[in-house]
Amino acid sequence: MKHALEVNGLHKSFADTRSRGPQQVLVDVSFHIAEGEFVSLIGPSGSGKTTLFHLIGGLELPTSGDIRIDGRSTIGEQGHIAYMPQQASLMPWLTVSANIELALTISGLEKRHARQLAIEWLNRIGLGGTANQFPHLLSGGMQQRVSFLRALLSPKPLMCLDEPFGALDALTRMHMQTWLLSLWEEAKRSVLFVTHSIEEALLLSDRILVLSSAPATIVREIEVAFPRPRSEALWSDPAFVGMKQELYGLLKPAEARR
Ligand SMILES: Nc1ncnc2c1ncn2[C@@H]1O[C@H](COP(=O)(O)OP(=O)(O)OP(=O)(O)O)[C@@H](O)[C@H]1O
Repeated sequence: MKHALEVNGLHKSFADTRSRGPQQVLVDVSFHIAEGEFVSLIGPSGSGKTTLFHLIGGLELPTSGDIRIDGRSTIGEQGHIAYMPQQASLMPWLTVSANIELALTISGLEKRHARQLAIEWLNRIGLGGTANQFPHLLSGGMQQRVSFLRALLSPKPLMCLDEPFGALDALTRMHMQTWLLSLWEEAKRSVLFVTHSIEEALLLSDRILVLSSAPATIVREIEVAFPRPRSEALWSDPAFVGMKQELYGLLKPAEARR
């Protein structure tokens, strides 16, 4: 079966300027994302999550191993993923709609179709009134919605979301999680989602991959079998609380476990 993403035996080292040997960041990382699957990656700070995204996005080359997107090896190639960073990174000199349109036309969509699609979806998510505004007039949460829409509409086989809600306050973050969930459940794109939040990973994902501290490898893969559609009501479900504790135990620093 063709997967949206396959990562096989990935190793990544960086030259360490302080010591003489290389610094190993990722060691033998292997996993896959099936078409339409939502997979979260969770791990301690500095374990190599962003490095993994840079490898998948073709910004860095692995030391060894293979990365296949949509069945084809894409090592060092850019342009195969829709990427959403932690900060919305909308272009300030373009209107909200033009920000989305640009991403779509770069992906090969005809200009008029890109405009129609951007307006249609901005209306669907209640931001139709902002189409001709510049991004700085929007709140942080609204900017992240536009950024997510830009990634969602890009015709790429895989969406990579790098802690997209990390910079938002707790309440906005909760609203964004349920908003993203409802939109994703409708569109069913293949997603790799990086987060530091255990609750967020459990609420959103079909599977969670747990990275160890550096040099990082995948130490656990957890199926999250809660039925969809999901809502924040899940947070008090005893099974949810049990999984949360299990994940917390896995991610606790070694010294805190003693
Ligand atoms: N270009 C680079 N050159 C040298 N070392 C690097 C480079 N990029 C990342 N590293 C190192 O790789 C390790 C992993 O960094 P990375 O940013 O991938 O971790 P992370 O899990 O995303 O961290 P966080 O959760 O804090 O965002 C760190 O020790 C970092 O210093």
